[in-house]
Amino acid sequence: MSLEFGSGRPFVVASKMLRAAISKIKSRIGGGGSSFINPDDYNVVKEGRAEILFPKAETVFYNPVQQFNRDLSVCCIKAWDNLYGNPARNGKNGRRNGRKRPTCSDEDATSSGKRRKLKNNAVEPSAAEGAAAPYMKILEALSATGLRAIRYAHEIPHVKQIVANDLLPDAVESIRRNAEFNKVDHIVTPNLDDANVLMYRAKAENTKYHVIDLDPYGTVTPFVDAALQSIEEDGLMLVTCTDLSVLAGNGYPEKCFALYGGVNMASHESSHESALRLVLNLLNQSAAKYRKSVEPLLSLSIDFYVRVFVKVRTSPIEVKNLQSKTMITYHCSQCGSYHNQPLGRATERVSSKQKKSVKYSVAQGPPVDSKCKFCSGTYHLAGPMYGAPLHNKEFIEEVLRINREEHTDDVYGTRKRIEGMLTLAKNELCDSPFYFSPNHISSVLKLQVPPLKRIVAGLGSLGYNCSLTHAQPSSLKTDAPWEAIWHVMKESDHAGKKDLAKMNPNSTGFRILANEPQWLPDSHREALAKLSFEPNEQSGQLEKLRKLKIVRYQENPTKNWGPKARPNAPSK
Ligand SMILES: C[S@@+](CC[C@H](N)C(=O)[O-])C[C@H]1O[C@@H](n2cnc3c(N)ncnc32)[C@H](O)[C@@H]1O
Ligand SMILES: [Zn+2]
Repeated sequence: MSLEFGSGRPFVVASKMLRAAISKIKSRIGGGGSSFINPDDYNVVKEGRAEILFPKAETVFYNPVQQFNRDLSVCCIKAWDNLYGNPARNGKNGRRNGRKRPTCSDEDATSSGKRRKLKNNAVEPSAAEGAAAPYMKILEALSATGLRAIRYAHEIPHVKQIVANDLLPDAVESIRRNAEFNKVDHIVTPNLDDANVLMYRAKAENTKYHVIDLDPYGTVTPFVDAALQSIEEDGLMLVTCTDLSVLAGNGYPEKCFALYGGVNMASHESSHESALRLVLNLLNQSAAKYRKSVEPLLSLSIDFYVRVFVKVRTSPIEVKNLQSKTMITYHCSQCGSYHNQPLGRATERVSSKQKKSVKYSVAQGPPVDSKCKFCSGTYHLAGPMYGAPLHNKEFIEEVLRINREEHTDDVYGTRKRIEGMLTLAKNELCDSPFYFSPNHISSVLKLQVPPLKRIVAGLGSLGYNCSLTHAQPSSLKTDAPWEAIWHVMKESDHAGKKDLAKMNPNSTGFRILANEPQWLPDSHREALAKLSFEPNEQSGQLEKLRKLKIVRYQENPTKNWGPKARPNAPSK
């Protein structure tokens, strides 16, 4: 039972303090189901503001490498709370009174329909904000030790209850013990259940969650339907998938299709971005049948897994747009060029009375011939997958602000990496799925590898935009067509014109260069005449980002770093 003293901030603080004190006394006297805990009987791990007791024989899952995931999740839930979460601040159901939400492409995400940003970029508190009462109900559906739930209880404001659930009795005992040891058992409720049973029950009882965190072994697929049905309007879902051999590997196209409803870009450099798009496709397709839409706030490919942060809301109109936001991709198995094909068209029309409407129609295609026009290679088909922006810039900015202004290195060990990875994500071209690496293209065309900034300057001089990607180092996203990419890469070679006579006529590179008059007829060459490799705005932006000395990888990876296997059953 929770104690309510009122809604003003002093009362909330008093309520929290009193509940913590009662919990402390209960754990000292061993009453109310509590037991005496002797920390010497356990290994103690400190992460964030939590201290977790592990049985000396490891029977419950803990992976220290996932600290990045947990640090980032704390930032993201706080950002969601500030921007969309608190119903008292944002109107009924947390909605922003029907105002248009900014998208990834919004240059100044602070300009429309939101609370003002302050000088230091913090979101302006509303009148009600200072007095915000704990309201947030979080479900950690697959909790293991309870570490994540306990960190959320310590580190996230406005949390009223966190249900930390696991299927294993040992895990639930660990959650109970650790919640008590950390004095957050007034917030963290341990629960023993199959996650799906728990979530469908929440739906049936109408006790939905504002935030649902799904962090399974392998794929999230079995938990998606129940989570979508037991989340509050505008709720935040945090989703991990660690089965990258399926989502991004070469071996299991049929398994990828069965689990995610789409095929990945096997053997292609962009396979980690296609993994993200497949997970977003799964979420959106599953949501659509309940007239719900899933908006990606932040979608990251990290080490050996993907993690997406999405906002879920009932929106029949957005569901109508899903067809045109879904695509298949043709990618050449030889040269790697790719071409995206949306599955539908949504065309905005304005009537003579200035009334806007959208016409939905079938897509036209295919965008390619049966053989690649550059190298005559065979196309492989990937998708269907999500084709719209992967991130919401407003959200990333708020996460970065929290990471910079509210968190410190001693508590958040992966703070610099969060800054690095999210800065890259924020600056990604949002309407240009996938990327290429000049390294790869150079190996195809047998060129010296040019500096990244030279290629960006070249494409920029032709009027195209470029960005880095968080998903792979030294790779570029661009809105340039492949004709321009091949041409700029070829011309970038300091060694000058390639001597075709010296190339293997069976090689992919030879075919691309020999076929040039076909794929780049004279009539199109005029547009490329202004090519220059002098620094320009595009290359300047890239250099500025690279100078930030971005930390993208896990610092100090440990021995046997990577996804961790399930723990063994305890020896009896
Ligand atoms: C990868 S671990 C979770 C790690 C945890 N979220 C963290 O941050 O440390 C996955 C957990 O899911 C639990 N699990 C697997 N299937 C489940 C199910 N159907 N219902 C509930 N828990 C389940 C396992 O027992 C395991 O403890
Ligand atoms: Zn090709």
